[in-house]
Amino acid sequence: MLRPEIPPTSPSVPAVSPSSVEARSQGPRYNFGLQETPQRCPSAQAASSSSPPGTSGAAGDRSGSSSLPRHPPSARPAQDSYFTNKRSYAENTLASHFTLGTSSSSARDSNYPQILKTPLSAGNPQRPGYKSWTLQMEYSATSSSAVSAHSPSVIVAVVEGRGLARGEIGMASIDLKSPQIILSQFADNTTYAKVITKLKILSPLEIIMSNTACVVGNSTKLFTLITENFKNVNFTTIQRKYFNETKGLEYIEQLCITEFSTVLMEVQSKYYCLAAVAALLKYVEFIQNSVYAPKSLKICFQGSEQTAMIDSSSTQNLELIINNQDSRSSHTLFGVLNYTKTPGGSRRLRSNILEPLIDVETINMRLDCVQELLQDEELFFGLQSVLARFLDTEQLLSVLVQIPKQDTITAAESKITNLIYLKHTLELVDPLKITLKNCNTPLLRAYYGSLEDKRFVIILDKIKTVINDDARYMKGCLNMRTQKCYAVRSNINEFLDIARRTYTEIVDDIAGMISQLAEKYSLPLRTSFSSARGFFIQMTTDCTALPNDQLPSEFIKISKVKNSYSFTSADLIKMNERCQESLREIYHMTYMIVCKLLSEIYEHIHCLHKLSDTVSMLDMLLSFAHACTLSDYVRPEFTDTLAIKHGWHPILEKISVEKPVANNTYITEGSNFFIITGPNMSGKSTYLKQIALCQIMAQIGSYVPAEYASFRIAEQIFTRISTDDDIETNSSTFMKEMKEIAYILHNANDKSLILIDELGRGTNTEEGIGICYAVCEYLLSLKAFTLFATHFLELCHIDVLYPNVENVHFEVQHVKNTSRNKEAILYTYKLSKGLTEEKNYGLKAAEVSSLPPSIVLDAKEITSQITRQILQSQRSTPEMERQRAVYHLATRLVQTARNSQLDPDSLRTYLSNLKKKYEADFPRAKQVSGNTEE
Ligand SMILES: Nc1ncnc2c1ncn2[C@@H]1O[C@H](COP(=O)(O)OP(=O)(O)OP(=O)(O)O)[C@@H](O)[C@H]1O
Repeated sequence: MLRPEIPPTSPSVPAVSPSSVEARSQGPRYNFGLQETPQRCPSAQAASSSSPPGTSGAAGDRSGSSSLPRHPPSARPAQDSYFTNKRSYAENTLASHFTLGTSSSSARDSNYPQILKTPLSAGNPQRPGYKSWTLQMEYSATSSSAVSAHSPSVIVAVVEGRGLARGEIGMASIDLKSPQIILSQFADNTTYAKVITKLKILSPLEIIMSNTACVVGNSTKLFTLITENFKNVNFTTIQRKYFNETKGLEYIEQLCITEFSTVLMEVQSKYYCLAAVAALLKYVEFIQNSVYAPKSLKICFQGSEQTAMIDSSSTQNLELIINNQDSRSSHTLFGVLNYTKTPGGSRRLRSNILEPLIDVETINMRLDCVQELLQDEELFFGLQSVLARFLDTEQLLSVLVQIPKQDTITAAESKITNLIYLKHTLELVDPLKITLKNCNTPLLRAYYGSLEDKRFVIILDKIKTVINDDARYMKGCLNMRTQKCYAVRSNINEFLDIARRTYTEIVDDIAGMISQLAEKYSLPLRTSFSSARGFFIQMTTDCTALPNDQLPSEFIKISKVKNSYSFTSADLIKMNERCQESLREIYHMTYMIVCKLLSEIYEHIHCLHKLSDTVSMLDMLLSFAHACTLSDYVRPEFTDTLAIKHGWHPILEKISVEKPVANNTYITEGSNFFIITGPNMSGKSTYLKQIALCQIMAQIGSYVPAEYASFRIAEQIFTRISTDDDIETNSSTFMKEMKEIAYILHNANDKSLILIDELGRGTNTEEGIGICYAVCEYLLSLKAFTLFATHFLELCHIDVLYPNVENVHFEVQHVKNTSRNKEAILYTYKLSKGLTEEKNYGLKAAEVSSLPPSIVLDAKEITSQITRQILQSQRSTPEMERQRAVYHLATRLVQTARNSQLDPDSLRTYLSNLKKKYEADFPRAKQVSGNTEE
């Protein structure tokens, strides 16, 4: 174990007790909270400041000589948000007219904390199907490329109020790759739609709930819903006592960096999110086996009011992030817009798409930036080349602000790597500044200003006093190993210099030995290296070239892929061991120097939060500009109208060889309900999705695929669009449909954009029409913009009663197929006014499909028989018609009166207008409508 002799620095970091850490190694546990009782709560830990500054609560740490170097009390973390869907730091600052502080860079860290999970043979005794896990944390030297920017790394704690407070939800989440905690607290309805949506957006690795939520046979509805919706996510229950709001507040006071400390005011009376953060941090400390340094976390409260809400099924329907057919396909909105160069940029884009902005001022600031990037080629390419060199700053900062509870060689190696990444990142601040120097738009100027923070120079200068100028991030594990070995300048520690000379000699010896072997056996041997095997020998040759078709017996551990042999020898294994030994010494001594250096720069390090914010935001804006250069997108405007001239579907454009047919849209408050009809395959669903995608693009600050576009800000976007790959049974498809529509009806408001496609297709026609009619009437009472695509043409007549309804349809043409002497349908994908006049288009579509002609013929005959029967049965007496008309008008009257709260006079006028309209459209009702005035 490494024991650097740096004097311990400040303490007061809440920590899990040593006993709890030891307990981890004693074997599996079923339930974190139930089996392991942390002995020292945050407050107790804070109070026991008798331990020397910088130590955590671990026994080893308090025992003098064995203590690790700790971050000083002023230790600050770094990084920007993983799910900062809303405004960036600079955007916020601009909006509130504050002067900007700092910002810049990023670095992809390969040594990030990994949670290794081993499923236990037994499940949680409390809940069937519930998995428990033993958790171990280790710093592994995974290659950065192996770590996807979007691989789940978020842990969320969820807690619900009890008794009268049921439905009040507190949430706290942390991304293990980013030192940021997001808190939220809100009231949810009985479907818990908001919690589910928020969790889907976070895409968690693990969800923590209280053990009281899953008492055998009496689990809460929230618990049941979450476990049903997140079957692939790990669940952990911990004792309710850890959901302690007082501890939560103490954690925030201790860990939140000063620049974000206003969050305390926001959350001090939000007990549930405070309770959630207490449980979350206790748990993270436990699994990570490390504590966060004081004042090291960015903690934000995220109210749901700042962003538009897109529920999870709409996210799926619209293929915002994942393609429904192929989860690896980039045929999604994210794929269309993602030309980002950094992991942070790509994460920011993802979170923005899932939660677009609703603040027009901020959106316009972003659009100004995109416009400038499009107009200034030098700026565009300059920025692109600088950003491409940044690594994952968020991840880097996340590791920098964690204090390992145990010293291991991997922890030491990780710290050295991170210091090299930090230097690499800081060295990019200047080139970024130079690129942004002549920018004009306020947001870009603000980002430029944030890079002028003196702290970047201070940190870099300090690093350079210890670290070699040419130590930098390089690809390849051997390259990085060399960088780490020689990171510290010579003459700082003479023992280190000696150890490095020894290491160099061993490496030279290895190379010399392998060339001797090559000579001895006349084989084309070469020296190779991998982090798992260390140095080994490789050879590419045909086996016939080997003496006796075999490798000499001296070579062992042989593996062969095609003509490439990999092997080693007993001597080489010994030399590798010597090499490792001297490396351990080097890392040990380097680590001590690095820790001392880090303790000197920690007080400045939180300036990197703004740097990563700047980099990720610039990257996303640049990505928007890049997408524009590949297609003719236009800058959107924001008004009270949804008006799109010649708009097209952005994903379809990416997929198809030819550009999709463009269409116009004009939706206003006076005409806010569109019924869209047209034959199968005519383009209805595509059009609906296109509207939603354009709306989302506009609200995140991107240009949109159209010749002109104006949008009304949507606070929520709802879709009910059936997905073709639904493998559920017909009845469950119907239930899914009903659930989705119920969700829309519960949550829609006047500022929603609602897209409904083929509602009621999962049941019979009469019921389908009935359901559609009722849903339309409800939605018509809102000022939401609704697009309703249907095959029920009966529904189109609703425009007679509601002036705000517009009927539009997709045109098709009928062309004679001379070769087969048949009529074929030509899809124009053009939207026109009115309802479709096409009849039996299902049969026509079937005719052009691969259905056997005999089947189609049968289908046609049966259809005409059924139609005849229906017509016969529908023939009714005049009395029946009179009753129907009276009933219909009376219902309408009551509803209108209820909706508009008309006085009796206006009611009479309304009725007489309605009568005229009704008579004109339904002449047969004329003879009876007089009676309704009674
Ligand atoms: N504007 C367009 N330009 C070019 N191709 C289009 C356009 N709109 C739709 N398409 C093509 O037509 C196909 C069918 O479109 P879509 O699924 O939207 O039809 P639909 O009317 O909803 O059909 P159904 O009623 O059977 O569900 C799409 O897969 C797409 O390839």
